[in-house]
Amino acid sequence: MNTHVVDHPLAAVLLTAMRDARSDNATFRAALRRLTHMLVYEAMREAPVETFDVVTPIATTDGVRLTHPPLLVPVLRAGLGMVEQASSLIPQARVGFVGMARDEETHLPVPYLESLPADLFGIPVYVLDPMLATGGSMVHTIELLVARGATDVTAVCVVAAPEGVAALSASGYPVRLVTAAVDEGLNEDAFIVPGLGDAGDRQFGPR
Ligand SMILES: O=P(O)(O)OC[C@H]1O[C@H](OP(=O)(O)OP(=O)(O)O)[C@H](O)[C@@H]1O
Ligand SMILES: O=c1cc[nH]c(=O)[nH]1
Ligand SMILES: [Mg+2]
Repeated sequence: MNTHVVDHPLAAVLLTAMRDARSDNATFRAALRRLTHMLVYEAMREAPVETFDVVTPIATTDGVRLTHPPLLVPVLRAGLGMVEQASSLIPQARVGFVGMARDEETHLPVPYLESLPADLFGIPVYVLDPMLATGGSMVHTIELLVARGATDVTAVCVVAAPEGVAALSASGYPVRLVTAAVDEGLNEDAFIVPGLGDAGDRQFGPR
């Protein structure tokens, strides 16, 4: 599986604000929005484009548009903080929603929402979730997408654990990962170390 770590000083500064336990909810959300802009921008670097004639006030020249406008899929709750920025960067994108919350004992995802187009064949899908920990939530989301015909999925995450990267890779699904960091690993509660805590709680408060 292809993993692209967006290694840029401006991304690192924003990630630092998100990691910092002193950042309040508003500061955390603002940093997540701005970092999402960079991650999605990088994730779209190889997106195919087609040309068409555009008429400037002076002459006709080649204009460019995305060949396949993507579907964005925020994973609720934490992914909600990424979708506004991603869709403002790609105004042509559609948006689907998946909701799930990890069981605190088993660490397995418990799905509670699935609102996706029925047919995803030929549509690039960008899954937005700040955290890739065990990988269970992302693998479940990709299962839903592949069942609808998706063959081109990009997971856009802020922080990934090596365990989650391995789980995505082992899933065999057609997925690549774009992230700002691959951290050390998981603790006994399956939280990413050093990570940034609970990305849902840090945006919206405890469930
Ligand atoms: O890789 P995993 O081990 O599955 O963990 C990652 C998931 O955990 C977080 O969501 P959480 O379950 O805390 O729900 P929330 O977004 O509502 O806080 C995060 O946003 C991911 O969806
Ligand atoms: O570190 C973690 C792991 C899962 N979910 C989070 O929000 N943070
Ligand atoms: Mg959470």
